[in-house]
Parts: sequence; structure tokens; C-alpha cells
Amino acid sequence: MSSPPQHASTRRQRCSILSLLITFSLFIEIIIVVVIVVVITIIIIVVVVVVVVVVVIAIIIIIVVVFVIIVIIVVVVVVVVITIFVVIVIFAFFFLIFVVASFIVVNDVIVDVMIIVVVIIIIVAVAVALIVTGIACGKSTVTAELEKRGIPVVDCDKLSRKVVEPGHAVFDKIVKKHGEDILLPDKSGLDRQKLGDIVFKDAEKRRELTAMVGPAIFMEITKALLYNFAVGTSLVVIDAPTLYETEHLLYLVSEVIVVAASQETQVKRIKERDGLTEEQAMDRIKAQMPVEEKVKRADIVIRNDDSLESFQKQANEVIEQIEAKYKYSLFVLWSLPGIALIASIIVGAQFLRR
Ligand SMILES: CC(C)(COP(=O)(O)OP(=O)(O)OC[C@H]1O[C@@H](n2cnc3c(N)ncnc32)[C@H](O)[C@@H]1O)[C@@H](O)C(=O)NCCC(=O)NCCS
Ligand SMILES: Nc1ncnc2c1ncn2[C@@H]1O[C@H](COP(=O)(O)OP(=O)(O)OP(=O)(O)O)[C@@H](O)[C@H]1O
Repeated sequence: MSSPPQHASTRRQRCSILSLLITFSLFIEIIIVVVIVVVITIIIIVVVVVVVVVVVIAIIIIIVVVFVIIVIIVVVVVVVVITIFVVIVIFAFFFLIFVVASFIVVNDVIVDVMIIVVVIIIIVAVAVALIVTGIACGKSTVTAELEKRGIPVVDCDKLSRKVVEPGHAVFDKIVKKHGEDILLPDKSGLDRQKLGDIVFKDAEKRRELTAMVGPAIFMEITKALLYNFAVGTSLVVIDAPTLYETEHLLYLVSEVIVVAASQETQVKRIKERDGLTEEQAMDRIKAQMPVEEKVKRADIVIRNDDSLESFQKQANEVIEQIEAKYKYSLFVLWSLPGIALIASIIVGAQFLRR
């Protein structure tokens, strides 16, 4: 009768071992799950932190790089602008010294240097178109239209009149060379027709006269161009009938416009306009390079053998063409240094007066 209780106790023992095992395995499972959850959470946190850190660093790097690039661009632009401005102001100041000095000391070297400096300024800064014609081909008609449109015209024939007025050194040289007979009866100036009759007949005398008058005309042209540079003009037209004969101006110009007419037309117009004889007209025409030769070298040709209306129409088309081409040529860039140049002239003049 003792065996059944033994079985019961054994079963109980087994049951308690089994429940212990189950509890233990549950415990282990819970620990494993907790460990897994903790590990996954840590991994997620680490990944999120790493991603956030990387993104933040990337944003910071991008901001820094963009900022550095902007700073570099700003610094470069400021340095370049200041450098250009300072160079031009210094340049303008030294140029002024040349100008004033050349008025005080008439020294050929200074004048030459000055001219080279002006020529460089003008080539860089101002578009210069040039009108060339034979005598009575019609350039005054074109220049009148240019002036109507506000385009400055430097008229070499007018300048050649100005530099031989009494009181100018060139006037004295011409009188010294040709004697007082070359003066008007009241001695108020040169008898231009008389002088013309002499020089248009004689190539050597014409060459001598050009050598006397030419440098003074060239100085006047450079002064006029410098003035236009200083006030920021983008296009200047030089009216130079004898451009191809003298050639100096060719280095300055961006565009050569030739106004051409046949020889018969020239003679007819000279006779009508100036009251000269056929022979006097031919002397003047022959003194110049043939118009057709000039036509060959031109950039733009305007023919003037027909009616005034058709000539004016052509001239207007050409003017519109060059006006559009050079409308904005460096105006903005150069008007400021131009003002600096004028300021330098005032300061320099006071400096030299001391
Ligand atoms: C000889 C001068 C006094 C005659 O004066 P005038 O009033 O009678 O004529 P004007 O000056 O209007 O000239 C008439 C025509 O001849 C042309 N011309 C003038 N000088 C020259 C020259 N040396 N060679 C060729 N053509 C000339 C002009 O361009 C114009 O088309 C005058 O032309 C003069 O001083 N010329 C020398 C200066 C010069 O070379 N001028 C050219 C323009 S830059
Ligand atoms: N198409 C035309 N028809 C008729 N007359 C004209 C025509 N073109 C110009 N003329 C006249 O011919 C003359 C010469 O013209 P303009 O004075 O314009 O020539 P220019 O080239 O300036 O002469 P110069 O070289 O002597 O200074 C003027 O009297 C002008 O009125």
C-alpha cells in the first residue's frame, strides 16, 4: 500500500521540474527578446544619430563652401574693380601731368608720350568712326546729319582753319615761309584761296604746308577725343578728308566711311559752291588721292552722284547702322574714370601751380 504515494510524489517532482524548466525557458526567451529589442533599438538610435550627424555635417560643409565661394567672388570682384579704378585714376593723374607739362614746356618728347597715351585711351575707350571724302563729295551733308543726332563730329577742315588763325605758332610759320603777300588785304588772316592756289598746284609746297599744319591738327583731334572720352561718349566721328594721304589717324579708328562722287560731279559742285574755275577745281581734286582709291580701302561707302534725297537716305541708313553698333561701347565703364580724369586735371593743375 506504500507504492501509490511514491508514484504521486514522483509525478509531483516531475511536474515541478517541468514547470521549473518551462519557467526557466520562458525567462530565457524573455531575456533574448529583451536583448534583441535593446540591440535593435540601440542600432536604430545609432543609425539615426549617425544619419543626423552626417546630414548636419553635410549641411554645414555646403554652407561653408557656398559662403567661401561667395566671399571669394566678392573679394575678387572688389579687388578687380578697385584695381581698375586705382590704375585708371593714377594713369589719369600722370596723364594730366603730361598735359599740363606739355603746355608749360613745349617739349617734343613729352608731347609725343602724351599723344601715345591719349591714343591708347581712345582706342580702348571710344569707338571712332571716320568719314573720308574727296573735295565736294558731300561729307558736310553727312556730318550735319550726325550732329543733328547728337553724335560728336571732329571736323579736320574746321580744325585746320582754327590752327592757322593769327596768334597761333602755325600762322607765324606760314607767313615766314610765304611772306606777307599770303595775308588778306586787311592782314586779319591768311588769304586761303591764294594759299590754296599755291599749294594745290605744287606737291612740294603742299607737303611743306601739311607738315606745318598737320601736327597742330592732330593735337586738336586728340584733345577733342580726350574730351569725348572724359564725358563718356561711346561714338565719335572724325571727318578727315585726307586720312589716307596722312595715315596717322588710321590707327585710331574702328570704321572708315568713304563718301564718294564722280570727278565730274566734284568739279560741277566746286564750281557752283566756291565759284572757282574748272582748272582751280581740278588742281584741288588732283591734290587728293583719287576717290575710287579711297573707296577700295573703305569699310562703308556712301555714293553721292544722284539726288540729295537719295544721298541723305543712304547716309541716314549708315548712321543708324554705326549708331546701333557702338551704342553701348564701354560708356558705363569709362564715364567714371572720365570724371576721375577731370578731377585729376584740376588737382594736378593746382599742384603744378604751387
Ligand atoms: C590750303 C588751304 C589754306 C586752302 O584753304 P581753303 O579754305 O581754300 O580750302 P579748304 O581748307 O576748305 O580745303 C578744300 C579741300 O581741299 C582739301 N585739302 C586741304 N588741304 C589739303 C592737302 N594738304 N592735301 C589734300 N587735300 C587738301 C580739304 O580737305 C578740302 O576737301 C587749306 O586747305 C589748308 O590749310 N590746308 C592744309 C591743311 C590740311 O592738310 N588740311 C587737310 C584736312 S585735315
Ligand atoms: N546729292 C547732291 N545733289 C546736289 N547737290 C549736292 C549733293 N550733295 C552735295 N551737294 C552740294 O555740293 C556741295 C558740296 O557738298 P559738301 O559741302 O557736303 O561737300 P564736302 O565733301 O563737305 O566738301 P569739302 O570737302 O570741300 O568740304 C554743296 O554745295 C552741297 O550742297
